[in-house]
Amino acid sequence: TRTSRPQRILKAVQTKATVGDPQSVITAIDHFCRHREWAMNVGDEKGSILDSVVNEVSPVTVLELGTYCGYSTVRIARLLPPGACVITLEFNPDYAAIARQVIKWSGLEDKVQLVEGASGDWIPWMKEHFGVQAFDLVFLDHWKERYLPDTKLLEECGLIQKGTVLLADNVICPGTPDYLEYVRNSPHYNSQYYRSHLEYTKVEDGLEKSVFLGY
Ligand SMILES: C[S@@+](CC[C@H](N)C(=O)[O-])C[C@H]1O[C@@H](n2cnc3c(N)ncnc32)[C@H](O)[C@@H]1O
Ligand SMILES: O=C(c1ccccc1)c1ccc(O)c(O)c1[N+](=O)[O-]
Ligand SMILES: [Mg+2]
Repeated sequence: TRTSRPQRILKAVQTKATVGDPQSVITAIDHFCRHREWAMNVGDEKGSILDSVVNEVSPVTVLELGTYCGYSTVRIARLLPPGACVITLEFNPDYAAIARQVIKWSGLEDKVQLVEGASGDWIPWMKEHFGVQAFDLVFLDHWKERYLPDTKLLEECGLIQKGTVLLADNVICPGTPDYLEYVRNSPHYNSQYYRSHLEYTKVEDGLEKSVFLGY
């Protein structure tokens, strides 16, 4: 039977990237998705913005919502200092299995906790299960209608504290209107839009960075 797109992405990594070299993994996936098959990784253009926010925040604890093949997980983890880690949630078991292998190929497994499950089920357990006090950075990149409910859930669980940075992908395309309205109108967030393009295309898209100001 036909392979899946994630399986073809993993094959591109295993044939084109060097074990232990995260940049070569990123380059291999971007080349495949630009020249062979589009896929919903954050991509190189928005990925550079993600990089700059990670470097600016220099987070100790990162939460990523939506792993897919692990492309953005590798982008984030490669910038983390020793002792820092990214917890990434993925509820599709096939995608999670591919992501584990991509993350392993990049040599970053010590900086990544991939949790197979739904954000709504796992966020309430973050403190108890992972000993997380609050997240320094949250990268929202899962189904778009979950951005707002999961942000409210993170607030309710005390996982967003003064200074926590939320970085949301796709606020224009496919779009997250209710989330955008919330963070831009809330007195508790300072929000700014980074204009870019939908991964591997000329279509407008962008990232919204929202800093929690405290209660
Ligand atoms: C756009 S892809 C993630 C891309 C990845 N962040 C990257 O840039 O390489 C979205 C992923 O979120 C997953 N997902 C969607 N809703 C979710 C939820 N509520 N909990 C966990 N994973 C979810 C989907 O299965 C899919 O793999
Ligand atoms: O929703 C889609 C989508 C919709 C239709 C077809 C393919 C993908 C999408 C597109 C670009 C993204 O960066 C992204 O994160 C997603 N997503 O699924 O979360
Ligand atoms: Mg996205």
